Amino acid sequence: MGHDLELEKTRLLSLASEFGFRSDIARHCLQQLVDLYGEDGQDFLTVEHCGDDYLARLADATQVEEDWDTQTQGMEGVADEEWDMRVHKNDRGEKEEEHTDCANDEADEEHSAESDTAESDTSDEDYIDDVASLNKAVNPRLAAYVPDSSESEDVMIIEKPISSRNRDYSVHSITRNIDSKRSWSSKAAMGIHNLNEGVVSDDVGKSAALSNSPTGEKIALDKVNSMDDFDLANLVIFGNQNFRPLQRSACEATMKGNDCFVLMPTGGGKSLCYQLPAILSPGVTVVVSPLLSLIQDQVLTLIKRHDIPATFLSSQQTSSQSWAVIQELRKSRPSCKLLYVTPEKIATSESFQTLLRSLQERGQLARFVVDEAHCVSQWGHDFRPDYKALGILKQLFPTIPLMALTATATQPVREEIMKILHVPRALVLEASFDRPNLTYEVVNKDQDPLKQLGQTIQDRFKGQCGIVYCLSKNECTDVCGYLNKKFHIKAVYYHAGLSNRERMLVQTKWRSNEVQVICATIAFGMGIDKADVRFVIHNSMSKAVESYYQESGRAGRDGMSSTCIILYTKKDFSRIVCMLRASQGASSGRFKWGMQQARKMQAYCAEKDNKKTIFFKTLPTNHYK
Ligand SMILES: Nc1ncnc2c1ncn2[C@@H]1O[C@H](COP(=O)(O)OP(=O)(O)OP(=O)(O)O)[C@@H](O)[C@H]1O
Ligand SMILES: [Mg+2]
Repeated sequence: MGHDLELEKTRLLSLASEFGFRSDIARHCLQQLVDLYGEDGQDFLTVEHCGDDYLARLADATQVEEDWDTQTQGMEGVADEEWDMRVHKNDRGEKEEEHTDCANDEADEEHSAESDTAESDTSDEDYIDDVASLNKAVNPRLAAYVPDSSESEDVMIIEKPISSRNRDYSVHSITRNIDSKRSWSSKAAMGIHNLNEGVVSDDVGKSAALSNSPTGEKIALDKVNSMDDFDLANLVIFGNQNFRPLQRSACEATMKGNDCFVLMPTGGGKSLCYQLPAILSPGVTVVVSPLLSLIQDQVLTLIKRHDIPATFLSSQQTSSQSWAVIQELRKSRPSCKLLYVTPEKIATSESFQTLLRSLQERGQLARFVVDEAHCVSQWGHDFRPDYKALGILKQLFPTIPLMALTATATQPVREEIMKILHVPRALVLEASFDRPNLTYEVVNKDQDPLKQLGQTIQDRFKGQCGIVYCLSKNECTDVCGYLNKKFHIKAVYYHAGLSNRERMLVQTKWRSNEVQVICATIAFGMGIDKADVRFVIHNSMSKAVESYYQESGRAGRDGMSSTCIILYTKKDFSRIVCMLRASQGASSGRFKWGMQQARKMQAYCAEKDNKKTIFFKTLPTNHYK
């Protein structure tokens, strides 16, 4: 049957309409294609042949006033050469003037998150303390272990590091040898202290009160004595009564020196799989993490909640801050158990690789961890070019065990991760991706979507903590301003245009429940761990199913039931096409690949029944095969 040009033109126009593009723009772009293909090219005028090209033209023709926030790539990249230089300068004893980040202060004013929250009673000065104390909390703990009297009271210092007492770090030996007369300032040590009191007194009937277990419940002494180091560390340091699926196997495997690839659901507890072994092994565990917000989250939690000496190196620190960390790492036995770095640091910093080599020569390099490992794959939804360079770790340090972890990796992405990281025979540990405590809904947007959003939060999630995801920076600020002004919902906004200091301020406000809602782009996503997020609402749909799994996975990390809603309209899909076009270009394979992922997401949203039960029950598990 001959080529039915009119039919094909109709199919292309309905593709444009299905994707939410305006009909006048659809007709105009179709005419462009017809002229371009001409008489002899008409056979190729089909959705199959030129659908993506047609969509790219529609995106180009759509006047977009949006400021896309596609990724936070390279946030650290360029500055690392500068970081190297600073380190060398310090090496040569040339003390650099301490950079102050007050230079950012003026720039921060215009973005100040405070301007978007309802009558914030916390002045900016208070938050400078927070930012300053993040670095103080991180560095003095390492740089000057025994606190000097001038140490400001607001930073808690462990009176004596657990490590300085017990070389082998076995938790049993820690509890047995702790001299119960010492008064400990840190909570976890108090936990051990109480535990130890019980153990030392040998009064079998007596149970140990765990100061850091949330409910303070008591643990029978014979149960404690039957525990091995893994269980004891999990209980005493992390306050967990037991391990979640696969956590213990992952801890044991890496302690035996195996390379491991851990696949667990969002909120599944992947961090414990490397944090617990880190405190049980001699030396430093180096953790590669893609985002500064994620590093901040984990380092603060380790130090403030678990009293574990952890720190980070990033080109966002002042030279004296990073210098303090380097000095500590150069000691014969560094006190730091976890060192967080961004992938750029590994890939671009010669002096950092030298530092790693020196740690290894002193037997102080315990393992490498690549968290959010899906960023390695360019066909993953959060590709980070510098992650591809992480293969250097096994090339330079083939005997040092490496652990890769992710919550989202299809089979091809998995294979690519193991290939790029050079761990082809890694032990693969995979748990179910299902999140039974999360309910997923898709609701069609009505004629006043912002009001619909505000009303939903007010009616269904009053006073509960949540995230509203937006596609672009200006959508973030618009939604945030609207919620504050029209619904008096305390909200802040977070996107890649904020300075690192502002991100910390906004994240701290939301984490401390000072504000109820954070309006964020995908710059706020991976691994952010706040236990009581009761709702994640997408004011605009995600660009891919895996992205949606990550973003919605911020909800319900305490296991309590929580709700994930997409407010959907076809128009938003055309915005996704424009965003893909803007970030990846029409000709590249990545645009076509991006369109495939977006189509899957659109198919999920457009499915007739609006009320979704469990997103991942409906999503075929082979999606991850
Ligand atoms: N064995 C456990 N018992 C109780 N709570 C746990 C346990 N392991 C981890 N958690 C808690 O679960 C929450 C999520 O842990 P974590 O951030 O490590 O998840 P994740 O798998 O890294 O998630 P994501 O994929 O989002 O990064 C944290 O608050 C953590 O304290
Ligand atoms: Mg994580």
